[in-house]
Formats: sequence, structure tokens, C-alpha cells
Amino acid sequence: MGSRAGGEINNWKLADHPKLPKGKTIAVVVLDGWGEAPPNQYNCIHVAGTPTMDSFKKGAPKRWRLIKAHGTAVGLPGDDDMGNSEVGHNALGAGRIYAQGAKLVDLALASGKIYEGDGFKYIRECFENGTLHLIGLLSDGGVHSRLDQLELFMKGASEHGAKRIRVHILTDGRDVLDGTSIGFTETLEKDLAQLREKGIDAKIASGGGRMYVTMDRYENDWNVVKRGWDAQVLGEAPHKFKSALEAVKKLREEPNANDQYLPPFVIVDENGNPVGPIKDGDAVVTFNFRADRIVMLAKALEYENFDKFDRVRFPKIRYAGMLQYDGELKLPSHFLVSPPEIERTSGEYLVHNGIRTFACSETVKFGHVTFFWNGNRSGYFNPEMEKYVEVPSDIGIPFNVQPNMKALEIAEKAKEAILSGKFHQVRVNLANGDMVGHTGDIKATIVGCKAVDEAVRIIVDAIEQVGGIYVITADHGNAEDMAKRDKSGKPLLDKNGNVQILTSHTLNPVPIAIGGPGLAPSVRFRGDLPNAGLANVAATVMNLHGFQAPNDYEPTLIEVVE
Ligand SMILES: O=C(O)[C@H](O)COP(=O)(O)O
Ligand SMILES: [Mn+2]
Ligand SMILES: [Mn+2]
Repeated sequence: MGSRAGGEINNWKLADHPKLPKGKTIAVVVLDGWGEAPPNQYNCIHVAGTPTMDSFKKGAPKRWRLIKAHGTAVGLPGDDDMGNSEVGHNALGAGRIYAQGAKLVDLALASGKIYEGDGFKYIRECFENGTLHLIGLLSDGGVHSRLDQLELFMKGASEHGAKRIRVHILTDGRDVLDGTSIGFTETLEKDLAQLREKGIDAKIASGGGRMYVTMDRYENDWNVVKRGWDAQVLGEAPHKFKSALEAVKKLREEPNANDQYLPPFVIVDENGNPVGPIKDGDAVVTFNFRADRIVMLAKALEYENFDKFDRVRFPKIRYAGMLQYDGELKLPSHFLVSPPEIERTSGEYLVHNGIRTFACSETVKFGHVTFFWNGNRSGYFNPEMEKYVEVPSDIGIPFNVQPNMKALEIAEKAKEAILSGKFHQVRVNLANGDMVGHTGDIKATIVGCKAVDEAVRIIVDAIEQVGGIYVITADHGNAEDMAKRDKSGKPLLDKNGNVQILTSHTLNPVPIAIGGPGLAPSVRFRGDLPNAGLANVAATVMNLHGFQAPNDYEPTLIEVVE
């Protein structure tokens, strides 16, 4: 069973667990955006009333506990960094903590290595006669991108020969407070003015809100990418402005407008011509480090054959990603920073050891329980042993309008898989806490949390029926706190005296519960790992499947007492 991993021949055989049996059906349930926070009116999980999830708490500390889901515990640069789905699912599936994209980009910029790599050399060829275009999320959220990295890179690229720079901004309001796009645009305008003083022709060329322009994911809606393409490449958009700051301010004045959903706009000169469409001979960099919401654009920029929408014009450019976004597809083929090499994930080990696996979520989180879980790897390890099911997400309906999302459908699929007896592991992601939480709509988020609790009930009932085991956890916080707070924890008010709504993830820990008739009464959480995090879950699940985890995995959360 040898195969290559990390340049070595890897032995995939896992040692038997000395005490725990094999053959149990295990449900592994990830509640997306479901942290633990004090009960108050901004804690949607608390307000919703979640009897199933609450019932697990009674098992504390032996069968319910909290684990870390943010900062260095999941490979992010610092402990002020909130968790996110990519790093969360990576840690859950890989069982080890990897320095993640954000940190790798920081290091490459600080050392200057980013300018020495093949990716930069490739795009630099265009600097003499062409424009360097930078496309990405404009915020300091640190989930998909960071403004300070963009700033450093623009400065560095200009010092390494870029003479003409055009930035195509995507406004955030999801990983950061709504309305902050104005400040970020101001900052960027100042940076560009400084570059102009140095003789660089540097401008913002286009923009739009991330959820409406460019940053779709898992091919849910290609129109989102097309809207961006039209503005960024063709220089066409329904709104034209002389300045990006004016654009963001004006478009935010529309009723119900917010940063996440700003319509696409292009910046035009005195004659009404777009200042920076992407043309033959230009260089393009997508400066997001995280893959899921930029890889669709990467396909449009890179693939000669492409049928997802009519590109009208396919410019001959040199394109590089900040990172390579898909290691299997080798996409994009040029990139500035090498992504973490996540290998020997728990999913791959378990499949090699005979564990038949079912994974399911709805479109918006499907890649989370498959691609991210498997160390940013597409597809099956062994199609005969695995089945991945995607429940189509609603398209074009905001998540606060349909806050139940597909939680019950996913639960029914999981139930079916559990009762079928065909799988040892049934793994799902329930998206509501996160996706509805990001809308900032408290009422809808409460409804979403209720739906998640019901879905968990369905899955746990199925596990009861087959004598199995459940492991219920989450990837990071979101729905448990919808208020921006000061250091003392008091909600912050805006200038009108209203509480500032937190649409982003949080720094809170997340729960993990284990149970089910298949779990021996002698199994309980250890008391000696107070700082455990998401990366400790993989070894735990391996144990419950009857195996010992590899030595370099973070330690298991459980012990077997006589
Ligand atoms: O991409 C998003 O929707 C948010 O920026 C992060 O959410 P996720 O990490 O839960 O996917
Ligand atoms: Mn998530
Ligand atoms: Mn999220």
C-alpha cells in the first residue's frame, strides 16, 4: 500500500487502537460558524433555543468540551485572526497545524522572496510595455486577502519594474464591518497617489461587492464572475465613475445597499473611457490567498477553452495567483507564493484503511467537507470507497430570505447514508450559522440556527438506530455573536446609536460533542489538553474508527478509562 507523500514512500497502514473497536458508523457533523459565547440577545444560537445541541452540554466535561478554532491554533499569523472555513476544515481533516496562506504570504513579502520566485519573474516580463492588474478583496479581514499585503506588493512590484498598475477592487463587509469599504478605498487611493508621486501610473480601475461581483464559489453562479469579467477585462459596467471613492459612497446610498453586494462599476477618464481594462500584453495577479472564492476567476483568466460564460475577449496576458489555488488542477499554473503542502490527511488514511466514507453539504459549503477537508485536494482518493454528494444551494436568493437553507435536505441525505449501512463515516457540513450569520440579519440567523439544531437531531437519531457514534463540532464562530464589541465585551454603537452588527466570524472557541450507542461508556475527553483545537479532532475520529493516529498528528481528545 505504499505511495508517495512528502517525497517519501508512505506506509498508509494505521495501527489498531488497543481498546476501541472497528466497524462503527460515525457521523462527523461540522456546524459552520457555530461558536460558544455568553448568552445574550446577540447570541443567535442562544436566542434560537437549540435543544439538541444544548442536550450535549450536559455531558461536559467528559463528552462535551470547547476547542480553539482561531489564530495560531489553526495556522493563522496571530491570535487576533478569527478562524475561517478553509483553515478550520484543513485543521479538522489534516490533524496537524499548517502555516496557512495568510502567513506564507506575510513571510514571502517580509523576506522579499516573493520577487525572486518563478511566478513574479513570469509576470515581470509584461512590466516594460504592459499594465500590472491586481484583482482581489479589499479589506483587512485576513480571510481571503489583506490590504497591507496588497500595499506591500504594489510597492515591491513598482520597485521591481512595474510602471503602470491598475487595481480592481472587491468590497467586503462580510469578513469586516459593513461600511468599512469606504475607509479601505480611501487608504488605497492614498497609496496609489504616493505611487503616482514616484512616477508610477497607478489607479483603481473597477470594483464591485464581493458577493455580487467575482467572488462566487463552488460554481454556484457563474454570473457573479461574469459581472466582474465585464468590468475588469472589458471595461464595461452599469455604473461609471471618475473615482472609486465616489463610486463606493454613491452606490452605498441606494436602498438596502451594502458592501457585500455593491453593483459592478468601472472608473472612466474625462472622455468616458475606462481607465484600465485588461488587454493583450498585460500582467494580472489575483491577490487573494484563499482559493475558494477566486478559483472561478482563475479559470476564466487561464483556460483557453472555457464555456461558463461568453468572455467576449480573451486577452493574452501573463496571469499569476497570489497562491496556487488548486493543487490537483495546477491552477493557476503560475503563482507568487507556494501554498502549504498538506499531505497525509485523515481522509486519505482512513480510506486506505478500509473506511468507507460519505461526505455531503450544499453547494456553498460542499468544497469545505471535501476539498478543504482533504487538504485542498479535489476529487476522491478512491471512488470505490467514497461518495460525495452536493445538495444544490439556492441561487439568487439571499440567505436571510431562506435561512433554513438546505440543512434538512443534508440531514436526510446523511440519514439515508447512515441507515444504508454502506458507510463507516458520514461527514456533513451544515452551513446556516455561518451563511446567514454573514448577512448580519439577526432574526434570520436565529431561524437558521434552529434549522441546524433540527438537522443535528435527525442525524443523531439515525446514529441511534444503527448503534453508531456521533462527533458534532464546528469550524469557527459566527452566529453566536452578532455584535461588534469593545475590549471589555460591550457592544459598540454607531453614530446613530445603533449596535454595530458583526457580519464576520469570531475569535470564540467551538464546541465538540461525542456520543451515541456505539461509544463505549469508558470513553471520555481527556482533561490534560485545555488548549486543544480543531487539529485534535482528526486523531479523535481515527480512534473512534478503531485506529491509532499517526505519530505526527495532534493528540487525540479522548481516553479510554477502565
Ligand atoms: O467566504 C466567505 O463567505 C467568508 O469570507 C468566510 O466564510 P467561511 O470561511 O465560513 O467560508
Ligand atoms: Mn466556515
Ligand atoms: Mn463564513
